[in-house]
Amino acid sequence: MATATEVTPSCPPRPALIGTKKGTFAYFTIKDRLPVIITRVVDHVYRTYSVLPNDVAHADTIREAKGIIEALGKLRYEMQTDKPLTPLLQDNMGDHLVWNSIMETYFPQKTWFSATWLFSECYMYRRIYQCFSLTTHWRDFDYFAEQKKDTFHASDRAVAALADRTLALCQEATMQLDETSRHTAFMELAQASLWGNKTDLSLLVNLDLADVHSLQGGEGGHAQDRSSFIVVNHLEAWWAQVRTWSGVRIDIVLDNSGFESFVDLVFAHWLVATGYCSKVVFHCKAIPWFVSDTTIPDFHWLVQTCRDRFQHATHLTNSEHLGGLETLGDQWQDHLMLGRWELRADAFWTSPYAFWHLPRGTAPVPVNTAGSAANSGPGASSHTTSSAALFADLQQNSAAVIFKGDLNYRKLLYDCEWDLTTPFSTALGPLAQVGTQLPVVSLRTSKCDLMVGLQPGQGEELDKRDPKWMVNGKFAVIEVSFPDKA
Ligand SMILES: O=P(O)(O)OC[C@@]1(O)O[C@H](CO)[C@@H](O)[C@@H]1O
Repeated sequence: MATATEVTPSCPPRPALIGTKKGTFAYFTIKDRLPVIITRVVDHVYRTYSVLPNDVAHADTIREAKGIIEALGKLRYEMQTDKPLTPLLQDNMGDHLVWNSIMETYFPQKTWFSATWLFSECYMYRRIYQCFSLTTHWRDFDYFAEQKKDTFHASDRAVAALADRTLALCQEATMQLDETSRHTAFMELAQASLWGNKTDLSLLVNLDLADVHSLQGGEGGHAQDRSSFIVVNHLEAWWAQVRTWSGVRIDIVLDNSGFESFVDLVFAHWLVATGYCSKVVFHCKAIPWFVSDTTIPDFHWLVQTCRDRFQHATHLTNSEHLGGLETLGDQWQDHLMLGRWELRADAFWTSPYAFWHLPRGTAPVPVNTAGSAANSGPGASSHTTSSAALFADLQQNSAAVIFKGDLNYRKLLYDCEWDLTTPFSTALGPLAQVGTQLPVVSLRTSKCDLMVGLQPGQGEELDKRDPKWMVNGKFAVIEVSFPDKA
């Protein structure tokens, strides 16, 4: 095993998950899933520009759209024929030198399949962004927005039911100080936030409405008791921390937009209503990322859609159910306006670095100046300029950093072949070591061949129970690592 100081993007602490290993989820992803994702972006650009009037006013927009489609076609070809990775061009993100220096230093001559899976996959999303960011008319176009919005609209029933439930739980929490009820509510909402991670558009490329409803646990929207599917469950250890909190700040590193971020907001709302937290910082993505990841505009859109009672909803039959949703949306807007909720989009989250690099200060990531217009609005603050500054802020000010989803889990654990029984704190590396510790919570449904924290023999039992348990998103972990109290 590499020691902490030797760990680099091409040399993680265990052998890297990599596209050259046939039969792995990494191989399947690069070979089959990623080309489909690029094709869908092409399709979306084509549908968007082909309805524009063919006149002088739109000539440039149409010309640029054709250029984007050509660039995306080239990108897909390079990936499918396993060509070497090529340097990024300078665009409005200002981070091309960071990417290029990682490529030159750690992945010289490497191809799509032979670089680490983490690097190749992040690089693909950064390259897609570049196809748009180098244009004038398409630089702020979110090519995944349509999919994100459609899926949230398809969740309207579950969302409406959950909004009413949340208001009831918050009322209970403020009316009575009974810790048992708070404990029960905490368990329910933390698990809702966990299972929200099932709605991942990069996996569900052919999702239809029925799929969305069944993923979200059916019509009612109440979390089913799926606890036997939580294969590592540190929820009680986390509650032991939460029950001692009073007016703390927490951070949520968001994952998917739409239903998942809705349930995250619900959970955050309850933590504020109970007084455990006085501030929640939501970390969004600075650019469209892994299809469904939440950007700051996505966050605002979601809050507004709740306030508008799903104006365009088509599946709801009884509009009375939407009063609770509107109330909740209005309260969320207040949280943003009053600074109880803050939105940030540090470029570190869309860098190729695993989170072992967060405290090291080795990953300076410039401010995304051009993206800042889109990343504004109530509650949105400026971005930090380096991973070290981001880390220092989290370490000094946050009582818990909640990492949502599979990609964050991969980055926490450096995306490598840990033994299933490795303790979570070992696999966190510096983030669980004295001096560089963070209070980490990971809520993740399992969608790739990576997991730690199991008991001896548990992996074998799970193999018998469901051979695809690691990658099909049906199983989950809630893992925490809190610094020891002095
Ligand atoms: O982070 P999320 O949204 O939970 O999942 C991201 C994901 O879909 O992308 C990766 C493969 O493309 C996998 O790690 C995972 O399946």
